Amino acid sequence: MDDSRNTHALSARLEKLSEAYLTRLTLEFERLVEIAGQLANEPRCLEALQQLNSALHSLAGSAGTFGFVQLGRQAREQEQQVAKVLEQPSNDKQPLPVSEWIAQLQSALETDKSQKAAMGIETSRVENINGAPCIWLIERDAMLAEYMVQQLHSFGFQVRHFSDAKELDQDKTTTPDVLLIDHRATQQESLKINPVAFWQERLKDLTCPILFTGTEESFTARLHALRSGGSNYFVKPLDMIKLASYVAQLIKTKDTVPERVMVIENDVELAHHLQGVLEAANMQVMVLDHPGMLFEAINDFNPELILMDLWLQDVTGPELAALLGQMERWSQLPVIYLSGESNAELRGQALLKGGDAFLEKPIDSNLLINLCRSRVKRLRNLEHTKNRDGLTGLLKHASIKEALQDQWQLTQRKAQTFCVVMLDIDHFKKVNDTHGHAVGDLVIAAVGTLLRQRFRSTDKLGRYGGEEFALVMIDCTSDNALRMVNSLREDFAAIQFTGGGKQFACTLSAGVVDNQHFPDDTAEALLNRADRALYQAKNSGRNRVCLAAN
Ligand SMILES: Nc1nc2c(ncn2[C@@H]2O[C@H](COP(=O)(O)OP(=O)(O)OP(=O)(O)O)[C@@H](O)[C@H]2O)c(=O)[nH]1
Repeated sequence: MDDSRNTHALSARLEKLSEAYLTRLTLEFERLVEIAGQLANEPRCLEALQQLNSALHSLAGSAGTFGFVQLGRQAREQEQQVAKVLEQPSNDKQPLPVSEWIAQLQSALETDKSQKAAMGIETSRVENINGAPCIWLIERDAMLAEYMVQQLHSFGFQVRHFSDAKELDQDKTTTPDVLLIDHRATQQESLKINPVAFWQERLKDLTCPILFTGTEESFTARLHALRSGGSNYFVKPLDMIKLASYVAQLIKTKDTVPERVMVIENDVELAHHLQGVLEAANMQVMVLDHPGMLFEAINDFNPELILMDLWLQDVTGPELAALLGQMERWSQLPVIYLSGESNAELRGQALLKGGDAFLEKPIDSNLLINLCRSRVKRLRNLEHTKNRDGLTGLLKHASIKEALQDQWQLTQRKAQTFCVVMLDIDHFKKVNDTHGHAVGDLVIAAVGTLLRQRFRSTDKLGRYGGEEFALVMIDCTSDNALRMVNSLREDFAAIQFTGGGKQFACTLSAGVVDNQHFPDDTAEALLNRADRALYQAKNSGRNRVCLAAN
């Protein structure tokens, strides 16, 4: 299906969803009027008060998520008042002004409706994204589920919906990347009697992270979710931006990029044995046969650890380590000597010149694997705090520029197509001015989540400045870059933000350039071209992507 047909199909679905929710609200209001009638005759009737509590509870949980924020808040306040009355002894119970409350709810609904009408929601394509992380959602409320599916889809997740926990039992063959469960997702008696035991039994064989959602914000609700096997609990009405960001983080942590290890070893057979052991543990290994080629090799391979013989041809291991230490870019690279040297003095001198540890020959395979993993993990953590922007998790300004320079240098030696993208949120000043800086920060963070979720782990993604982003898309033609950035643009426009009780959507503009069309350009010149294409996108109306022209 082409883009415009997809967009229309989704617009129609969302419209239907919104209409269906309004119909449901009409029924819920009718129910409230009925309960109000009962309470007018019998103000202390426990059953009617419980029904009122449950009706308001359901409204408070769903309305906010569908964008009826004022209605959700009003219902939550009233629910809390009913809960207080329910706790009082029967004779102390004061009559509740339920008819007045219904009028307040109706007025909140009208305010929400007028804000929604003024907003003009933009929608995105919904299609199946091959290889995208898969979330299983167990949610009883069909309308809420459809809304959640659409919002999670905007962030690049595939979502499979189950309307009841029972359906989960029917599919034991596949596992999702994350399981998202409404803690009350079934009518089964066993859930009502002991929810923790119910979920423990259902979920015991699942290895993926499990998140629960629920309407109660209480210690007990959180503890139940934890004991049921959940690693977190999200309260309804759901903040879909926070939820998507959390899920993206969970998935990225799980999806480990292979460690890159370089081996420099005099004994060729030993070098290839080590390569075999590490590759079997899913690491990427490069054996360097000629130590004189070290600088070219590390620039190409970008290792995260070097395993080095103490004695090599024409040069020693500590000399190589000392040379690496002189170069700013590689001075933090961990170096482990492989040696049968038992002389403590010699070992000490080697460590003083450079290098971090010794691994005794003969080398124990398990120790080797664990040592490589732990050193690379430490390096990655260090790099992460040093190079990443705290709000978005993307590379900071200097690091994305360095990544672009590295990529450009690599393509001087090895033909590779890459694209540079400059991206900027439209009219962002207005977002800050209308909703405040903190909400503006959430919008920036959402772009970060979307980018990390949507692009490959080999792509370089950076926050270039305030609300401006720079991307380096590796092994990517301009056609593919345009397709991906356009799809990102549409998905971003479909995200619903909430600020000061109002919902709103944002758009972004982007400029794209590919290195193949400008072979004489430096990295800086490519970046400038992408920036000019971005300005073209802004000048021709925003919410679009422009390709740099020759
Ligand atoms: N909330 C928040 N705002 C920021 C941050 N960094 C920059 N800004 C704001 O981003 C706004 C950028 O505004 P402009 O450069 O005028 O652009 P714009 O309003 O997005 O308009 P166009 O780009 O022309 O569509 C300024 O108001 C900055 O104060 C940040 O980290 N957080």
